Amino acid sequence: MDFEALKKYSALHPKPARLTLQYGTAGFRSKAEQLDHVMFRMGLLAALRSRATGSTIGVMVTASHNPEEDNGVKLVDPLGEMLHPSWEEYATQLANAEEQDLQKTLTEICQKAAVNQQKDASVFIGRDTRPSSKKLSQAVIDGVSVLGGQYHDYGLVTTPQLHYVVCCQNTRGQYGKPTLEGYYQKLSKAFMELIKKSPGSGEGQRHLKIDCANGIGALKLSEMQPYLPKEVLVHIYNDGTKEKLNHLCGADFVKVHQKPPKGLDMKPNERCCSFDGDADRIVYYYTDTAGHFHLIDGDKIATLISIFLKELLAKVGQTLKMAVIQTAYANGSSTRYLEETLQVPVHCVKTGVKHLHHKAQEFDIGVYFEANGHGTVSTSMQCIISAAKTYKKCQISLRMILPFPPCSQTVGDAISDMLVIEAILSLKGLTVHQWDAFYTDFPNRLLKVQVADRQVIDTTDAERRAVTPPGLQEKIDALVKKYKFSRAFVRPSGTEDVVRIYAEADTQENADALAHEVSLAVYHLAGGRGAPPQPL
Ligand SMILES: CC(=O)N[C@H]1[C@@H](OP(=O)(O)O)O[C@H](CO)[C@@H](O)[C@@H]1O
Ligand SMILES: [Mg+2]
Repeated sequence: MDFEALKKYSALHPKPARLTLQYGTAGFRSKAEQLDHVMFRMGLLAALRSRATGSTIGVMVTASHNPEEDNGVKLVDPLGEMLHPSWEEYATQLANAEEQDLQKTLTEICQKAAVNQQKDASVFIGRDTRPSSKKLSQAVIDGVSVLGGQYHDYGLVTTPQLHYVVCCQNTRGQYGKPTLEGYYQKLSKAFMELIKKSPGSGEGQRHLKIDCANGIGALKLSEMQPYLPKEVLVHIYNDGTKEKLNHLCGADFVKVHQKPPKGLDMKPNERCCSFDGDADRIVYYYTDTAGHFHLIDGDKIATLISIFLKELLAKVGQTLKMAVIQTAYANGSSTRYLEETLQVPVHCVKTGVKHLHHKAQEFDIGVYFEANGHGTVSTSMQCIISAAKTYKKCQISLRMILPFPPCSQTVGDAISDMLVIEAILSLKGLTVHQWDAFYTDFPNRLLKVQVADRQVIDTTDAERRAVTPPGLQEKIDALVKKYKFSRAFVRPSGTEDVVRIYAEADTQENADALAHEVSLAVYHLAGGRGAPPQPL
């Protein structure tokens, strides 16, 4: 390691005094102006991780659905998965080391993680469309370069595209070509093979309106359009030419507010969807003839895919083990429908796609989605082999509906999920209304409360019960008892400085009231900041 060069370059990316940040649920997230040093240091860390694994590592500069002024960074491991948890800790240490301790911290990480300094390092870099992203990705490049690593800057890409190219590179092309063209070809081919068997829904052409959150999804989807068959016509809205990223639009806005995004004109019963700011989440929705808005979230997407896969498995006489993985935020009605009506086993894990992915890998087919629309289907090698064998019999290979076999099924991808959903709806001849009618969501409410230190809340049972502070869970239990068909839980967010509150009940009024009462309990028992939460 050239410590002189390190010192010189690090001085160009100084760490603001007293600032500490945490590698959270999805990497580092903060105001963009606080992140230059973090980016430089994540460039350093990616070079070390590359040497430790002997593989190319990805660095994505994005803050996803968060405001345009924010930014963030996440590292991508060799097979396109999220960074290994043991290295999340190194990431936090490195990001928070004071200038004079940087060299020592790097040396310690090299020792602990047995990094061979002589090895080559290779890093792929991508970024979203935020105004701050270009400069921040340059800081990543500085970090990689100062440790003698090679880099390839893919420039503007969606998060899943960066995962894709990293996986392609490390599997020596087995997974696909490590280019955007390779990505478009792979996805469109999988889609076309799948819909070949579609009876057609009578529409001739399938129209889909897509709100791209004024983000990278718009750019990449329009690049992909020439690769898509004429049967599917995507109409891009919120393409970023006029309005601000994620402002009153995008998958997170639609899910949280349960209303349509700005900038998308919806006609009754038209199928519409929203991507988030880095195009790894998707939710669908429509308005009915009476003008009511209907959200089709990650839970219903998981249900649609599960039905399709279950029928497919039955048709070809396969007994592969399939399960759906959810978090505590999954609507109780979806869990009940999956378990009782579809008879598919459901598992609940902690928030964050990495937890869902990990659990999904225990099954031949693991369908995993967060309620907010982040997810995909992971398939075991066994499943892929079986699919290849039964291909002739069912004429639809399981492989085709899973555009990311066998390795980078590690991350949700709005574009590939959209293609899978469109294909299934077409194959089953389902309208958006029929899909929505699978089950009715229990009324629910998601709130946030500011507290002095959100870490005072510790949870257990896949975050469904609070262990600390004392008395909080007892209070929540008592409040839940007041309402019918109710449930509530609280947990500290891993991406924002807030505590999240979730409640379900028999009516929207009761879900709102319960969420409010629980938020007051958090405010009083967990050190609430500012004014007490007001009723909705
Ligand atoms: C309730 C909710 O939607 N939480 C989101 C949010 O995490 P929090 O830890 O709740 O801030 O951001 C994560 C990263 O995008 C996503 O994985 C997760 O589902
Ligand atoms: Mg995202």
